[in-house]
Amino acid sequence: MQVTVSDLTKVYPDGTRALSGLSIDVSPGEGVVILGHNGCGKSTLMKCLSGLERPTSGRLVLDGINLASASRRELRPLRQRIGCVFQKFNMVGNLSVLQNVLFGLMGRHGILASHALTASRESRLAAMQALERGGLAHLAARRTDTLSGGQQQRVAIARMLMQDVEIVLADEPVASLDPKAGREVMELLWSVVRERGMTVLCVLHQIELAREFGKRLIGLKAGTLAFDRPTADISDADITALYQTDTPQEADTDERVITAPHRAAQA
Ligand SMILES: Nc1ncnc2c1ncn2[C@@H]1O[C@H](COP(=O)(O)OP(=O)(O)OP(=O)(O)O)[C@@H](O)[C@H]1O
Repeated sequence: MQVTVSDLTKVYPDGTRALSGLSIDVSPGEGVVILGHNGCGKSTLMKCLSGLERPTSGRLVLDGINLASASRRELRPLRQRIGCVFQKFNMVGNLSVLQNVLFGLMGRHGILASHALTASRESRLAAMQALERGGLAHLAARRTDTLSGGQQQRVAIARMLMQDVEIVLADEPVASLDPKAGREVMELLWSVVRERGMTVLCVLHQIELAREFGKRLIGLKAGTLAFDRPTADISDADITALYQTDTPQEADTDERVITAPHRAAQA
């Protein structure tokens, strides 16, 4: 799915300017990683793309439909083609892993098709296959809140596979995971989106993972574009500059940014 963001500005009702004249193009099947200090507008961009926030001005075009001016009737089918993976896994903790994966069918097929008691045999089989893809089939019957964070995020990816989406918006998908679990989740996420030719925009605070998985890096700074280039063309100095801000409560104290050049810049 083609994504075109043109001159996007988002000002929240309290006057906070989160994005200012941002323009980005992402081609179908491309995987980009978005970086930037706390509060630079990454989540706001993701929320605008997923339709959770309306832009104040500018255009946000997904597959030819401008989200900023689309009617509800146009937005509904478009949203079904968008998958989201968040830092918080958004699981129903007291239900089984299989049930949570089946919930991925809800948007397109409704409540009956997505409930474990009434879902078709094909749907249950597809859910098991999605779990198998994440190495979790053996945990299908477990209560979801008994899983580790890494396992829950892999369930979220399996649920997204059931949604059969064309674009994935991942907002800090590994932020709450340890380095090993985080890498495993990124490997799973990136391999499933590659296999299916999905477009992916992924916000990360882990520079090493960003460099490893993103072929192209987009750096945001105070709601504007700091850089947008192939990963190989982004230097450590570019990264250090990205996280230098005039407001020490933001990036300069951000423990989540894990990068050697950044630590060196802080020293
Ligand atoms: N609902 C809201 N109302 C008012 N201001 C908001 C709202 N949501 C976000 N903001 C502000 O908009 C700016 C951008 O926030 P956003 O969450 O997009 O940043 P971010 O880059 O995702 O940060 P982080 O890395 O900490 O998640 C911040 O100043 C934030 O306080």
